[in-house]
Amino acid sequence: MTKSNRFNHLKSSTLSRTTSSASTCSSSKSSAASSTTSIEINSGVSTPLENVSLYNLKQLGWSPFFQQQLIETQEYASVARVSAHHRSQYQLLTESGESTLTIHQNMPEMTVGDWLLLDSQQQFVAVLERSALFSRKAAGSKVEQQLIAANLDWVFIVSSLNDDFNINRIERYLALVHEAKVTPVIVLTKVDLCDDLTPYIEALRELDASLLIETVNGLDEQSTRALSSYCVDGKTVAFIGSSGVGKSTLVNALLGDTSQLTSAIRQDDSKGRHTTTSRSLHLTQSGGLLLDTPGMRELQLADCEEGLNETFADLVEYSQQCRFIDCQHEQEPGCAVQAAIENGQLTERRLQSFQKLMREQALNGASIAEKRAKDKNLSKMYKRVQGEARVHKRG
Ligand SMILES: Nc1nc2c(ncn2[C@@H]2O[C@H](COP(=O)(O)OP(=O)(O)OP(=O)(O)O)[C@@H](O)[C@H]2O)c(=O)[nH]1
Ligand SMILES: [Zn+2]
Repeated sequence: MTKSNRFNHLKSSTLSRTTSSASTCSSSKSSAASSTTSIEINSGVSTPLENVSLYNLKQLGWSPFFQQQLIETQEYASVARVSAHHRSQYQLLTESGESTLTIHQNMPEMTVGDWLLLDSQQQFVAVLERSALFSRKAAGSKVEQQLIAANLDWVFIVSSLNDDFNINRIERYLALVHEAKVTPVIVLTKVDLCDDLTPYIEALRELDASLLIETVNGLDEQSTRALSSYCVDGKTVAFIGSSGVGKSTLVNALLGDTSQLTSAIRQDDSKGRHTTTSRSLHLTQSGGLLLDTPGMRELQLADCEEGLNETFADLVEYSQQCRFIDCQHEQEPGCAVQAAIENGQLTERRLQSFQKLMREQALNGASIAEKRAKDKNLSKMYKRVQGEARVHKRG
């Protein structure tokens, strides 16, 4: 198959469907949640779940953003999406079902949600540019960046409507989500236990008047339907929030009874084991995808300046009017931030939160940069020593 043939092949099965996948926030939001138990396969015909063994790419999250990358891409035969990352292999979702890809040293690091190009032997060709990426500082003594999740459309920042609700924590999550270039949705759970929503909504509006906010009772199917409407048309969502706020409850509500779907796509690997058990990317009942990895639940703030600036856009705008370019917004004359606080346009809390989070990300980020610099120096040293050894040998 020539390159253009391949392109046309993908075009015929996906491009016609991708035009609507670039739906805006509002259209996604208003689209009704589908509760049917059938999904569409390549032919465009609705098929009962138990018969499904193929997906179309749009169901897996394919969009014009990825499609346009194919035009300038090298040889490939098919595309696949990473659905799980194991020690020695990636699990993939493809148009023809589920498969695995053995990890080799010469492959770039990839993560759940990534789109890959494969050759006719199902071998790795390239990873496509990501529309969004979550990464974090690796745990323990290592201070390297780990990839957590790629190509998400929405992140639900979950908080319950009780003592857990903490506006500073929500700001921290917002910075992370903005940094990853994903649209956040604030999901307030346990609405059934809350008498008055007003103070919560007001506090959130103070952060950003245009924030998307959903209030749900995770235990009530009717109530969680509002969330299903984000989870349509191959849109990929993930959850973040502290323990006990109701994330698992919502995950279960969104996935619904997908046991049929799981069994339909279950495949045996070369050793006869089922390969669906530890998948991190799940197809939801409403036609979207849910990305659930432990890493998403342990996100740290590092190298996150852009995300913070976006989260605190109002404050940043005031600060640009300060008399001194390096104003610390403390006692300086002509400080527009302090003036905004005095006028009631900004809260002191928000300034403190911004400064605290900026310090935190700088500290975490610096250690990563330092580690990189150290690694560089170390490898230079090794090269020098090896070079010297070689010269010594020859001599
Ligand atoms: N009343 C009420 N209870 C809820 C709601 N959502 C979750 N719960 C309950 O809250 C408890 C914690 O919910 P989980 O879904 O396990 O919370 P989680 O965020 O997944 O917690 P971790 O697994 O520790 O991260 C469970 O007992 C749920 O039944 C809700 O909207 N209303
Ligand atoms: Zn200032």
